[in-house]
Amino acid sequence: MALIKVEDLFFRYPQAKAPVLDGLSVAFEQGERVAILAPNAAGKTTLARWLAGLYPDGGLVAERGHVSMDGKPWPQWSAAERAAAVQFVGQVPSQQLTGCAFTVYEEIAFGPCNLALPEGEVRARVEQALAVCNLKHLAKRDPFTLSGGEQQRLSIAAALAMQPRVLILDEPTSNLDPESRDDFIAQLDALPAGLTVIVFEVALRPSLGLARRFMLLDEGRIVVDGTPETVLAHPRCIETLGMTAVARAAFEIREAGRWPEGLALPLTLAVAEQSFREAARA
Ligand SMILES: Nc1ncnc2c1ncn2[C@@H]1O[C@H](COP(=O)(O)OP(=O)(O)OP(=O)(O)O)[C@@H](O)[C@H]1O
Repeated sequence: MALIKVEDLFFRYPQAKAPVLDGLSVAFEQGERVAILAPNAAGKTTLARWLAGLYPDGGLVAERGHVSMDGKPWPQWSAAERAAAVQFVGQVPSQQLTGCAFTVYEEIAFGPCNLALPEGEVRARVEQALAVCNLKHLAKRDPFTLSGGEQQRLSIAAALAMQPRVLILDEPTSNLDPESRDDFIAQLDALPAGLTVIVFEVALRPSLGLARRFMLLDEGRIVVDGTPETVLAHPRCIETLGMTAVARAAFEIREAGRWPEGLALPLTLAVAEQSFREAARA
């Protein structure tokens, strides 16, 4: 049985003419690392919230279809059960802060304390989350004095301290400069092996180091589900997503009619070099 399953989900915001999700179906297994790519306003946050069980909510209901975890539709889960199973980290880190913690340490402890866990267990979870997210040196700082990137790491640490089975990250690298972004992604690689991570991004590059399965969300559906190369090969990718510099160069060479037929667009310099060598031999 799939861990999270979306079945024929058709959703439009009240008063909106067009649906954001137009009969979308997809399934995720335990331990998968998935990147869902789409341009701005394509519905990433909306789908992320459905996956995390934050929708349906009030008037925000699907016209058709549903999302289930362990075969049980989200409305059948209590808020506490859901919070222990799935954690969602949104793209504006300051909005994730509880507002009632004086320190980074307390901010991370907030969720586990709400689960009424024993003090020692809370402490162990906080220490582990501080270490994974490289926040030990900031443990005594006021969360509101952190930079955007540090707050993003804090939001993820707070989510991890809940020890969820699924972590959903909505554009987690949007506040990071390129160097911090690479460090941050390298840290995500150290997340617990069994944890399912679903990351939503606008560009392909930030998720290359994290995901093993890549999807393109377009016009309310998943139109590609596979490797980064299959995403690159999709015609909509060129229009909608940023590419790595190497892929962009190869794409332009291909547009000029000089890229060897049948050769995949390369994602990295190493693959590009190999492609050129093969092309020269042919
Ligand atoms: N609460 C809401 N009420 C009405 N429309 C909404 C609401 N939230 C989002 N939308 C609209 O739904 C569409 C998809 O928005 P969503 O935030 O899911 O896209 P996104 O891919 O995450 O965008 P971005 O990359 O810019 O954050 C947009 O047109 C947006 O204006």
